[in-house]
Amino acid sequence: MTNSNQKGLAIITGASSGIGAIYADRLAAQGHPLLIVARRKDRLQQLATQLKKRYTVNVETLSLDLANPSDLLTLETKLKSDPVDILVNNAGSGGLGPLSSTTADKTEALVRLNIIAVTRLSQAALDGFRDRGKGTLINLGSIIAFWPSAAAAVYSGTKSYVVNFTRSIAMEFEGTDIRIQVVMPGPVRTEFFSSQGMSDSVFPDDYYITADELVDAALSGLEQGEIVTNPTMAEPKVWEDMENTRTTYFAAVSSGKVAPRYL
Ligand SMILES: NC(=O)C1=CN([C@@H]2O[C@H](COP(=O)(O)OP(=O)(O)OC[C@H]3O[C@@H](n4cnc5c(N)ncnc54)[C@H](OP(=O)(O)O)[C@@H]3O)[C@@H](O)[C@H]2O)C=CC1
Ligand SMILES: CC(=O)[C@H](N)C(=O)O
Repeated sequence: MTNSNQKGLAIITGASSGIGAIYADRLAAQGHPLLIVARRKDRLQQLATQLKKRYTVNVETLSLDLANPSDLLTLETKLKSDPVDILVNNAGSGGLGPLSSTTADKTEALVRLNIIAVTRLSQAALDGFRDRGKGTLINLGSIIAFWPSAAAAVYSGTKSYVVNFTRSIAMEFEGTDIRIQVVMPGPVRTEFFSSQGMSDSVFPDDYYITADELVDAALSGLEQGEIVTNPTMAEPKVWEDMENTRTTYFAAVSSGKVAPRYL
């Protein structure tokens, strides 16, 4: 397929597999030239070759460990110097298991990838978007952001951060042509579990959707102007109820008085 109507540059992190690779496919199909980023150079090059052939768009690769500050700076610098149209902050990892079974260094690396990289790259992208008056930022959250778990203390915490961070910057840029979205996947059939030495069977088979389904739904949510997209939530009222409960909570804790049960 040839794309004569070429669009602005899209950067996708974590594009060497799973959800990121599908984002790369869909954005290339829309005519965006790509910069795809991850650690595994061979995988990135393989995908770049396929996408160039399939969609006749330019696809560059950058092999970086985004948990590493100097690698992260390389991408931040690129975001500041190049006119980027779309950033998909997709690279992420789980580090699943009890906190007691991991090391502080591994935990820090997870926080660097899931929080620091997402924050610094979002900030760099938004600086450019602000200057150009437009752009799209997509951050990958997770349903586990709302589900504290003894087997995912750091992962769950980092994804809660991603949700609150993304929603807050969406408020900051409300009324502009800058689109900001956080995507909330449930279990998706990718290398997410196997890359941590875990089996996919942590969830029953029918809990999973494919990465194709996830990304197509997320892009549909983006086109519909959503800030938070819950691809597997059939009934939007569930989200409205959560939002209403959150508002009720905020009103209740803003009483200006200590609750009688603590006096
Ligand atoms: N699959 C699921 O069930 C769910 C996934 N998500 C989120 O979706 C996102 C994508 O995950 P998914 O596609 O499922 O999993 P994959 O394991 O298939 O993909 C993760 C991607 O992130 C990259 N990555 C991991 N660590 C680093 C690093 N230090 N530096 C740069 N890139 C890195 C990997 O590439 P490489 O190893 O080559 O560096 C890979 O491309 C993540 O943010 C995840 O938290 C959210 C909810 C559910
Ligand atoms: C619960 C999971 O591990 C899932 N990958 C998610 O991020 O929600």
